[in-house]
Amino acid sequence: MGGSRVPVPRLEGVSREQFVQHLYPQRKPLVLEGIDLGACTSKWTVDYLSQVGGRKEVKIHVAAVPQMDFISKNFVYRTLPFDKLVQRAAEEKHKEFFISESFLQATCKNISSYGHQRALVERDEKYYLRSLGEDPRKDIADIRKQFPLLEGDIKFPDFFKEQQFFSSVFRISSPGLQLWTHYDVMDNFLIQVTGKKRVVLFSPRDAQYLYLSGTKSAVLNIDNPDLAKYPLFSNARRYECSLEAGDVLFIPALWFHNVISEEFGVGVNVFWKHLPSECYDKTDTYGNKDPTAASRAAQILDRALKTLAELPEEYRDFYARRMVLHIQDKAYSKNFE
Ligand SMILES: O=C(O)CCC(=O)C(=O)O
Ligand SMILES: [Fe+2]
Repeated sequence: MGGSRVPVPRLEGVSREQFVQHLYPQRKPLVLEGIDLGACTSKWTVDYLSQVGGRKEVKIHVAAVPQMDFISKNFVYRTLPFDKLVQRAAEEKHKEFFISESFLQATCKNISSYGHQRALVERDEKYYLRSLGEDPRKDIADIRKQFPLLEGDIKFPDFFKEQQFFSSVFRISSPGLQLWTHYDVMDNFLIQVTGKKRVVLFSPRDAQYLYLSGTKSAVLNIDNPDLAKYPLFSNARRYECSLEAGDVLFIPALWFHNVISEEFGVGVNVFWKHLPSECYDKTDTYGNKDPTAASRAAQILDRALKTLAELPEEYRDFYARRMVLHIQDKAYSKNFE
């Protein structure tokens, strides 16, 4: 089964009842077409957003190359007024740059990729906004609060209960920008308001092939992976879809996703709680902190590993293997598709 490719199913005109009763329980990604999203899909042009969205300062990721890399940190955080961010992300050629030529030269010494060489010759910069709450450390993003004048333009799919709502987040990006593969712990409707993007997803079951570092996969180049470094990646089954204005992608919690904006585009994603509220980490503002029971179990495992380290290698290996078998027997789901 390894390495196969699966198109994400697309369904048109799904009702709340159909989603809640039949589709949601399957916990698989799905593109919903023809959902009533309000006037945003036609109204949210660059001019309109920069006039009505206002001048509030937003924090953005800025990268000199399209593929953002959390390992080498080839991007920087900057702030811009919202209207300027929209204009900068949409413009074809930039007049102003955040990343200086000397910074580029310095990073190019370490990163000998084609993208970086090109960035030096044809100077470009990519912008990415993931909107935050009023006080990013405490508050959860809700575009209806941070951008009240835009609230009336957008309707969120009414496919979960109001008490389950967690956050709504602007996702605005330059054409070409690629966001690394990661998972979030909330259920998610990724609403493509304008522009086009490609989304590749991997099942939580394939976590073993993704070389995780926290919530992110170290395999950045999913289209041409370094298989000498990441040999297991070729076993991961790749689910893929292309989103256009008006499409809504259901990303179930824990499903990995990698996003490339094919055009300048505006997206909004809505996170909601699948589990009872008390299961989630109360300090989580981004929707990506593991449920508290998972974090506690991971801490206990670290303690178990320290205890195992008291044994000599031969014994440690034997008892570690027995513990793995015990975990597989007791905790793995028997529900394989
Ligand atoms: O569309 C994007 O820019 C990223 C989407 C994403 O990571 C999310 O909705 O959780
Ligand atoms: Fe995400």
